[in-house]
Amino acid sequence: MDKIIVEGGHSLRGDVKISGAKNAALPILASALLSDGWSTYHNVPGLKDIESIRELLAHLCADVESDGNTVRINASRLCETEAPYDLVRKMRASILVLGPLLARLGKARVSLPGGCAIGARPINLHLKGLARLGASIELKHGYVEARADRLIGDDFYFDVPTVTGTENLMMAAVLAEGTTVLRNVAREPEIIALADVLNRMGADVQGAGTSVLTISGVPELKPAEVSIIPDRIEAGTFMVASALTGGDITLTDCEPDHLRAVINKLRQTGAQVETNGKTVRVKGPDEICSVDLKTLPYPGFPTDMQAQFMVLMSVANGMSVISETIFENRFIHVSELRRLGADIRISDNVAVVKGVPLLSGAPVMATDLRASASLILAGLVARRQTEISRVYHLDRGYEAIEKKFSGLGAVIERVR
Ligand SMILES: CC(=O)N[C@H]1[C@@H](OP(=O)(O)OP(=O)(O)OC[C@H]2O[C@@H](n3ccc(=O)[nH]c3=O)[C@H](O)[C@@H]2O)O[C@H](CO)[C@@H](O)[C@@H]1O
Ligand SMILES: C=C(OP(=O)(O)O)C(=O)O
Repeated sequence: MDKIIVEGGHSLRGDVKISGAKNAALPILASALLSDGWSTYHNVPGLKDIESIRELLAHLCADVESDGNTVRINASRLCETEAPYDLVRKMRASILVLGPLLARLGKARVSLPGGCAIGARPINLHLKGLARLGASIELKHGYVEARADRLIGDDFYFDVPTVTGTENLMMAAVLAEGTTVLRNVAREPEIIALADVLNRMGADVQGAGTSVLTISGVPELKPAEVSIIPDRIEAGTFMVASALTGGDITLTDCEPDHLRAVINKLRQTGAQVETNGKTVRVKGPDEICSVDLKTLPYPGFPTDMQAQFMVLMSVANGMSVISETIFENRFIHVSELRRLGADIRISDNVAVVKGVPLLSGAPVMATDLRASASLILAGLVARRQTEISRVYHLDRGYEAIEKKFSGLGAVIERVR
């Protein structure tokens, strides 16, 4: 199994190009199931999760081709309705084939999804929403079995805003009969990106980016050619790296508008952040100030940036209170950060981080995707060597991460 070894203590400088967003690409690739004909997707990141969704779509009899960061999918021959455990367990977003399969073929049997072990991560709202559109839903032997001769538009309220839940319902509703109104939906940029793609395919989705979506069903959709939006979490990770190492990094091909909460927090730590069109420049402060933060649904501070920010607070001047409000078990990285000398106490969903002057390298284990990224960040400022094992988590969501970091002057290598 691969390991990543980081030699800390180098200030990072230079430009880094941000890849396409994993969490936008996954639902958009799944949306190819909604039409016949070749859809083309540009700026698709080269990630394990993308391989997983391609494999799953191919299993469902879609034709899938790729060339670098371009993926082409044709679902004209779509016939298989089962998404089996082996293909679904690796990735949360596999559940996103449920809505399109139901809409297109009237039935689906999808294994309950895997993904980062950061909480129970139920899909009850996906299922309730589909049932509201007229689907019959049963849970049998670890599979969701759903059927609907024709989905019928209705009004559905999400008890909590769920990103993949909103995406699944949106993709089911575009081909439903009549109008669907989805309330208290997620407002993440990835939702807007999916709605844009669906509208280009001929759907009628209004309100993306607000908490109410109105979807007027259409009889059929056509294929589309689109480019995936930049990954705001990858961008945020490099921004923290610059602040942490007293560096000067310019991110290119990113979307500063999607990063407002992260930029705001970074500025409070003393980092200088300048935005200009599709670039963001972050200069690290001489001394990092502690700040408190609370994760919230977009436009609040993203839970997917909590672990990375915790590393920054670990070497800040003072005490920081970090509240995780989205997932009940998203502090698994804390025990690994403690190995490096971080002073962090946890009580329920709150971590109290007391900044220490220095971290020191140690062997650590990656436990989930963003936790893995946080260990690389910690390794960048730790004295001597940090050896991170189980980096396959990282490969699910960061394209060529060690190459990007070494391009910025980090001493980092992958060993097999
Ligand atoms: C592939 C993808 O896009 N993953 C992202 C997506 O995950 P994902 O879509 O799984 O996360 P959700 O937005 O669904 O989760 C938000 C909250 O809603 C709860 N919930 C969700 C669904 C449901 O049916 N019932 C329910 O109670 C969850 O347990 C959680 O507490 O959004 C998360 C929150 O921004 C991010 O961390 C993930 O990176
Ligand atoms: C939690 C994440 O991914 P997933 O939802 O696929 O587990 C993530 O991207 O940080």
